[in-house]
Amino acid sequence: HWGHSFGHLSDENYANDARIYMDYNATTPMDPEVVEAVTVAMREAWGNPSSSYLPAVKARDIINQARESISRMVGGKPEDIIFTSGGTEANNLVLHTAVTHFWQSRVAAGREELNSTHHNDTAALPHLIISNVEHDSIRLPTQHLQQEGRAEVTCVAVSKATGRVEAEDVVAAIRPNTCLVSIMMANNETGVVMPIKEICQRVRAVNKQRPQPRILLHSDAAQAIGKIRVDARDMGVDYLTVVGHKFYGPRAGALYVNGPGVASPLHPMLFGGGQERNFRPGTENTAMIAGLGKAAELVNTHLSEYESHLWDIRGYLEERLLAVFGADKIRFNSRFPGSDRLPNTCNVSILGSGLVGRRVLATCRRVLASVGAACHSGQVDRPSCVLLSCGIPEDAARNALRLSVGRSTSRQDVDAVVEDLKETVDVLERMN
Ligand SMILES: Cc1ncc(COP(=O)(O)O)c(C=O)c1O
Ligand SMILES: O=C(O)CC[SeH]
Repeated sequence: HWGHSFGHLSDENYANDARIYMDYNATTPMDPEVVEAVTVAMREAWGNPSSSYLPAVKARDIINQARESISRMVGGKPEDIIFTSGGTEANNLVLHTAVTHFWQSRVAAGREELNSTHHNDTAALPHLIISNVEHDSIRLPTQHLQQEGRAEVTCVAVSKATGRVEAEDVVAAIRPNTCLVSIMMANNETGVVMPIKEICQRVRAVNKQRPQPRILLHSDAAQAIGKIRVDARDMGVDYLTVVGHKFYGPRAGALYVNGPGVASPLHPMLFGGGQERNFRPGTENTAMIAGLGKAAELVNTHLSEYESHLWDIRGYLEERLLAVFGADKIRFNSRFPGSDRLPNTCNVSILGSGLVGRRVLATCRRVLASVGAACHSGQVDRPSCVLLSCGIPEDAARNALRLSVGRSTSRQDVDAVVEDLKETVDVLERMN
């Protein structure tokens, strides 16, 4: 299987390309058609898209086509798409926009002079609402803004019964100075899908009843795109984050903005040569944008096929885990009655002392997976905060494995992974 072979890496851990990749929520390989699109753009569309000669025209055409494919993938219009370097930049751009929007709303309301100095009046700070299970590219910038005294932040806790952020809890957190609600569309560790449409409906109703500032609505759709249907307009978000390397695209991203600078504010973090209508200047990364557009095109064409394959393979994985380990030995951490979840994510704990997730994965001969977010892989001594926030018992959270399947994962791969896990658990339990 092309998608998860690591045979080309020299490290002895990867020399044996019988390794089986089960960490598609961390990142995905580029689809061969995406690699081709990137290569062709590098070779034939190297011109500066702002120039007038042929290579530039070709570059502009590629960028415009990519913009159209991405807009179709997320249910928007081409002019709603702003290219970024990735999801982290897109998320930070939303937070920067919301803070700026807050201050501009206050000036517009005549409640503050433009050069006001009492920005540190806590009653007048922008208030941001996020969930307590957001990715670090939302969690840490909001934490930074709070520590710098530039914003107030409420982290709404997910329900321990549903694993979701509930709309009523978001609405209950709204204050007069709230200017942004940002809730991820699906969690990268549990795969639980959040009720974004309901949250947006409830917050929009609050917006209708109150003066400025309008509460802006954002969802980080990094983990949802390419796995389930994502329709920004139907959900009612003002902003939606797109992350290429989660849906077999390149390490590039985009921000969907419902009418940037018109229906929805968008304030640049960077200033420069005017690209992206001055919302995100810098000479366009044509090759990466070409790849992002091709990845979006593939989703537009094949999403239902992808989704049904992921459901089938993840279902088979959980069926085999149950058959091999038995109900008393494992705990499925992604299953919350009544909550939707991504079709590819299986967060599972193999119960028992000495079966800490990191130790199990380090002992496995073939499985390449994770115990949680890749950007938390350095946290060797404690269970995932996300799982604990979802009410997963600490002993189970400590033993959690995040298995996320992909488009090329086969039932044969699943059999091999479950066998590897069983052999590993037997070895570790004999050692105890
Ligand atoms: C939910 C989520 N949001 C944002 C990001 C950040 O995207 P990027 O790695 O492109 O900065 C990731 C993955 O890395 C993610 O899983
Ligand atoms: O691994 C993940 O969940 C995404 C990158 Se931090």
